[in-house]
Amino acid sequence: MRIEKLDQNTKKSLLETLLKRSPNSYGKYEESVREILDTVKDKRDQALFEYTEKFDGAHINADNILVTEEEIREAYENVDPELIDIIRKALKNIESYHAKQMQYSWFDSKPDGTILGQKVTALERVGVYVPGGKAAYPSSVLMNIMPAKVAGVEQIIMVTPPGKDGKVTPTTLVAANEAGADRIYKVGGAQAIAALAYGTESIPKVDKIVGPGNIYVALAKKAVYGHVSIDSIAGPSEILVLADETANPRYVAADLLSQAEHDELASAILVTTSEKLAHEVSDWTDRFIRELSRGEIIQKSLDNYGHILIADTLDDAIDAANEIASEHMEIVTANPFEVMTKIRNAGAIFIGEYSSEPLGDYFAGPNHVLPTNGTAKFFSPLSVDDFIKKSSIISYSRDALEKIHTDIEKFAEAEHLTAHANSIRVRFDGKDFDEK
Ligand SMILES: NC(=O)c1ccc[n+]([C@@H]2O[C@H](COP(=O)([O-])OP(=O)(O)OC[C@H]3O[C@@H](n4cnc5c(N)ncnc54)[C@H](O)[C@@H]3O)[C@@H](O)[C@H]2O)c1
Ligand SMILES: N[C@H](CO)Cc1c[nH]c[nH+]1
Ligand SMILES: [Zn+2]
Repeated sequence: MRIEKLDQNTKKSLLETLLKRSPNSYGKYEESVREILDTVKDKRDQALFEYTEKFDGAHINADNILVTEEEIREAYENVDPELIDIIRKALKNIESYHAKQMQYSWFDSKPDGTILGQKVTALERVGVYVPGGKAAYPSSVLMNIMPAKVAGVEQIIMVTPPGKDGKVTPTTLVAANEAGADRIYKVGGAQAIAALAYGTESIPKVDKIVGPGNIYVALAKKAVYGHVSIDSIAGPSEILVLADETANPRYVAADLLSQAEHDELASAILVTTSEKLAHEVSDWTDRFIRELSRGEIIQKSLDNYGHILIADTLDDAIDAANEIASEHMEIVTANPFEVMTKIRNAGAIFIGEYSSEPLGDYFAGPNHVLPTNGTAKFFSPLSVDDFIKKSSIISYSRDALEKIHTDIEKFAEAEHLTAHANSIRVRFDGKDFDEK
């Protein structure tokens, strides 16, 4: 990995390089995504069948697009029972973490008869996109479905591309069934997003679409936003390790590679105050790459987006980390909790040398769908909040309204909205009974 001194120039050029990985920098795909969306809107199911044949090489029709109970039973027979147990244990942790995020309706009443409040309602029907192109991610199935389940969403519709044999990976099906998907459709890419956004003969229109995917999926989600809601646009994975001389270089190197493994566009950055650690981590990454099965992808990702920056002070390192606003941040310093209080921007913060990133990807409970590409400056992890909405509650008694009715009338007249003023005034002008 390249080792550089952290200064204004290296920071600026790193930020520019990282931005190139954003789905916003892939405008050239927008035209083909637009065409797919329009075709599905127009030709509905027929378009889904044709695109699935073209992009996934699978024959899908009205009779087999929906995963059957028989297929789910078959999937259970093909997954290692130990893995099913692990999925269940992970689900328990994910469920109990997300249960703490629940928001409840509240009502505030005063003696004069005023009641104000906020009614929390779960979304009725949501669509969950599960990637299935290059690799299957059953852990992402759990992370996307469980918060919707905890929120109380009535119907969870999952879509995922089939393999050439027209089937969905058994582990994905088991994870979906364990997490509580109501229906699973075998369709992926931009065409699946279009189906969820507009509805087809087979697939019902949803209120919100969540879930990661490749560039076609990301751009399609962006294009249908407004027609339906979406979660954030999750780009390629990122890790930033903030470490001082107390960190174990072998652990740090292993953690950096864990995210570089996802994608050639993934980024892995170490910011450290220790020159010695910088060189040791670099040596360990070289050793690990030779032993790991996805070494080629890791090497490409590190060549493009792997950086080790040496900072003069811990405060400089923290400033850089806040500017980069990484999806995942590990803090491995002498006082990691103190450092954590100075971190403003990160999707998930892993504290101490035993909190390695994959702990969060699979098991601890917090969601692994996190803001990427610097969007941790304003976005949060996927959560129960994504699956609820709120309605304001207003109830005034006659006495309560009488005390303030002239204020409202005056305010409305100042906006020249006399019908507004009138709708308050008629209740107090004494004409209720004589002018029917
Ligand atoms: N952030 C997260 O939590 C997280 C989790 C899992 C996966 N991911 C990311 O999701 C992505 C998954 O990508 P993937 O490709 O493996 O699966 P995918 O399911 O997102 O995409 C496959 C679909 O892409 C479409 N497609 C392929 N080539 C096309 C073309 N030329 N024109 C139009 N459409 C085309 C096809 O319809 C195919 O079904 C990866 O980048 C991975 O890193 C992120
Ligand atoms: N680290 C990924 C999000 O950036 C999520 C994931 C799924 N499986 C393993 N990792
Ligand atoms: Zn991961």
